[in-house]
Amino acid sequence: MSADEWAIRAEGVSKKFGLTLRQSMKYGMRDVGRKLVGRSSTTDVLREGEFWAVNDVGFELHRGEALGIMGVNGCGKTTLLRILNGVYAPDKGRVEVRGRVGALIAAGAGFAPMLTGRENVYVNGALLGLSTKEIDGLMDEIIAFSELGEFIDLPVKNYSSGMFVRLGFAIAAMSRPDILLMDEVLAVGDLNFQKKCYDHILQLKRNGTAIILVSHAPGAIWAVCDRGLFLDRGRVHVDGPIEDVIRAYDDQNSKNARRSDIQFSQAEAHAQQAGELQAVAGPLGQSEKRPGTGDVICTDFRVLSVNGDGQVSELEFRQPFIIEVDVTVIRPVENFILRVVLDAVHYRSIVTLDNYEQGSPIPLLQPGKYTFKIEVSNQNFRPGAYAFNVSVVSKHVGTHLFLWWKCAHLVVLSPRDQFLYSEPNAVMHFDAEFTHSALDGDK
Ligand SMILES: Nc1ncnc2c1ncn2[C@@H]1O[C@H](COP(=O)(O)OP(=O)(O)OP(=O)(O)O)[C@@H](O)[C@H]1O
Repeated sequence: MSADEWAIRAEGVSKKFGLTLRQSMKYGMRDVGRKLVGRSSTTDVLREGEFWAVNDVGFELHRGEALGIMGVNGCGKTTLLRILNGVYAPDKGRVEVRGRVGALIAAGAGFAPMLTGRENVYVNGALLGLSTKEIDGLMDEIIAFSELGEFIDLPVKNYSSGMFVRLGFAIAAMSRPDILLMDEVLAVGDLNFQKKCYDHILQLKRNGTAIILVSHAPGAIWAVCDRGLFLDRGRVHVDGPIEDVIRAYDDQNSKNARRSDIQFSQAEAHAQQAGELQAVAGPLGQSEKRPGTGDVICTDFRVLSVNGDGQVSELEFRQPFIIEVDVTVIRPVENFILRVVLDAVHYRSIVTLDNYEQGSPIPLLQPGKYTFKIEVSNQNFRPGAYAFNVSVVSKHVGTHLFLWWKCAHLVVLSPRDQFLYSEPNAVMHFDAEFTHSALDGDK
């Protein structure tokens, strides 16, 4: 198979489910009956109480490409992966694959609980199409990657969810599949293991494996995938560069959050009436406030010069600056963290500044109005355009309490012609000493 050939192709793929188990079973038995007497199938139309979980999805993925699939809960991501993996037959459309498909869709799925990890490697390997000899050859590598040690000879019914993922990923990835399908499951593993897995996924991609990754984590999707699909109620709404897909996902999430968070809207309306909320737009994207839990809002964000000249939107190379953020706390927040993140033109999150990381924890912040001041003395950005995002998080809450996307923009000016010939995509400047010496015999 050459690099420009497709590895997996889906065309008009659709899958429907019944809203209730009873109805699904009734329709299922009726379909079998129709088939037995040679009558046409009714799989391509919706009957009462059915809905399309995946609706007319099509794409083509080549070797060495990675496709990210994003969408809010229940939009059909896992169902689509299961169709691609052959677990479900589509009701409409078709899927074609070239080569071996490795899949990690649900932690623990596909393992026989009474068998040991080692025995399950043989069973899973055989399902992947590997011979016993091939599995023998891979066994040490799989055990080493999974870091299960002597637990490999324990029945898997005693495994934790993290151990399932370790073994599942090790089998799927070490078998060097032509196509690797991955659902959110990696998030179960600890951070070191996740990092190791992502390194390995990128290695597989470089070696020509086509990857499909489903995740709610923009960072993971962005790190691995070049393009993606954004699904909404089973349909493809965005098919394009991964940045567009992440943005569509972010937008949908914030719309949903806005719908469900009346308290935030009230707090925001109050702040707007009081003239406290400002919006800034510029070349690095539109400013947008994303509601979180409604406990906190950031009402203003300023970038200031250190010599009292007020707000700045341009800085000289190396010029220090001050950030001020006005924050209104509506309900008490434990372990309050104010986080400012800087993006550059082609990059997200190149620098993060948060009070917890900088050694200034805030165990409890009571309702009230606050101004946070952050003095940055050693900025070393290369000339270019940058954008700020500000968020409030709490150590014990798994989502942001408030997020203000692109709350300010900044241009770092170029000093003379020093940067004229340099790499335009680079962001940071390090001070470094360059020396050179002639090799023996050379002048
Ligand atoms: N076996 C099934 N029988 C009936 N309905 C199902 C079945 N599997 C999934 N569904 C429904 O199909 C829709 C899509 O589910 P799916 O698991 O594919 O979503 P998802 O995008 O992977 O969600 P999440 O982000 O929560 O994992 C949901 O409404 C779900 O309830």
